[in-house]
Amino acid sequence: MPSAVPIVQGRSSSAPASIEGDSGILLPPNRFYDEESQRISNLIDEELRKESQKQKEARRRQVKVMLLGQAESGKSTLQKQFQIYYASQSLDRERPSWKPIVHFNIIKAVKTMLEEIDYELSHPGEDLDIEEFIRPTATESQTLSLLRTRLLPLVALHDSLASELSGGVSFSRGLTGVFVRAGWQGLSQANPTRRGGPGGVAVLAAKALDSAREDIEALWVHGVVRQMVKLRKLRLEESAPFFLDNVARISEPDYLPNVDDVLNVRLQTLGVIEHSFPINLGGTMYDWRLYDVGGARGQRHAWVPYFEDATAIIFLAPISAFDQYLEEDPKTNRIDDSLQLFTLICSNKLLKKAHLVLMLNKTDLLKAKLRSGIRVQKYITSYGNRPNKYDDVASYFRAHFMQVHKRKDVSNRSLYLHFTSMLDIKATQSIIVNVGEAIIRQHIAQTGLT
Ligand SMILES: Nc1nc2c(ncn2[C@@H]2O[C@H](COP(=O)(O)OP(=O)(O)OP(=O)(O)O)[C@@H](O)[C@H]2O)c(=O)[nH]1
Ligand SMILES: [Mg+2]
Repeated sequence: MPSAVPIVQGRSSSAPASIEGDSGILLPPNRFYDEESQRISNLIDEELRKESQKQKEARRRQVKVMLLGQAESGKSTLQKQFQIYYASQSLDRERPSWKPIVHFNIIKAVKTMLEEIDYELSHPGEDLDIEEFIRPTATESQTLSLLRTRLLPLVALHDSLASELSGGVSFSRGLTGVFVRAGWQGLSQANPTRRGGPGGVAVLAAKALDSAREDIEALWVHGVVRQMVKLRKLRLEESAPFFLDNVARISEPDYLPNVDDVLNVRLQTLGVIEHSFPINLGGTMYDWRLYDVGGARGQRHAWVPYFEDATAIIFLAPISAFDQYLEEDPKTNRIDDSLQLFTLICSNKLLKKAHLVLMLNKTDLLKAKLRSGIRVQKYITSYGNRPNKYDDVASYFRAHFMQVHKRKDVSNRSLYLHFTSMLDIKATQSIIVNVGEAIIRQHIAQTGLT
């Protein structure tokens, strides 16, 4: 049977000029093919143009927001609040991943308590103030030493659990707990033996915690510990009391962290972690991208590559930290560090177009500290004789941050300032909605989007 399509297998002088196909075979010139390939080529060009237009449009709908501030200022907690509001299902899915991290928070608190009790009792009389002298009775000492012996197996898991949860990365300066990089929840769910799976240190820790529950409770209410808490001689993480008060619930074998547990967890961020949620404003979807960064000094260089693209900066400054010093530099007062850092952010030229939001955070802790009689003037001498009351202290810190902005802002932008208490879901959610809308509206104005 002759072929329907004439294929010329060889070239002769009388044969018309031919074109070479991809396969190496030669095809005769054909007007139909030329027109068809032109049509296809035009179609492809059109598709590419549409695709590039679509990508450009998608990029214009991207709102990039950086969460900046020193370590422990509450950046990741704010990110979780955004997640609760805009993507609560994803937080729900992640709850099992948080379980070993909550357990780690308790183990770390128990370890700190035992170490600090040891130190306090082995350095009697170091405090000249006789009021602050802690002298346990014989029975108290006996109970303490029994509790220490019984809690040792749990505390012995501290380092291996920290290493397992941090993905085997060893600690560096300024990082002394568990820390995570981008995508850790996904990793732990994809590989159950890494976190919480059979055989992992996390499982051993859960079992050890279940057995140690009553001893932890006894330690936490012990007279010596109570006295140390009262005299502020116990340097626990800020969220440790919350977890220690809830140890019975958290050490149950079928425990699953609730939203408050997830918000209270202390987990240091390493590098820059991107989180993305769709946000609907006036019927248009925006691709809201949050960049949560590690705030310790050694981490700050990683922020800069993200500056040029940033639509907005949300800067968090914990104003309860007036009596604290940086973990990575114990000579620097934490309010002073926040002010220095805010100065750098306000004056950074790469950020000159970014919308600026300042959150003076941890107001709940500030109130609690002032109520317990801690005096601001003792740590910040310039506070002088002003009243040691929340309203006065909060206004004083606000004035300092506003002054930095007024003097150093590179583009005379408006500064949007909020007092926040990031563990308070209801209060924070309304701030989130306001801040989110203001940032998107400014983005619309800048990009000419409608
Ligand atoms: N009481 C109280 N605790 C808060 C508040 N905001 C955050 N925290 C707690 O402070 C601790 C540190 O918060 P994070 O959000 O992890 O701090 P971060 O800024 O992300 O820290 P890095 O990742 O190290 O830079 C966590 O235990 C939070 O639960 C607040 O407003 N009040
Ligand atoms: Mg963080």
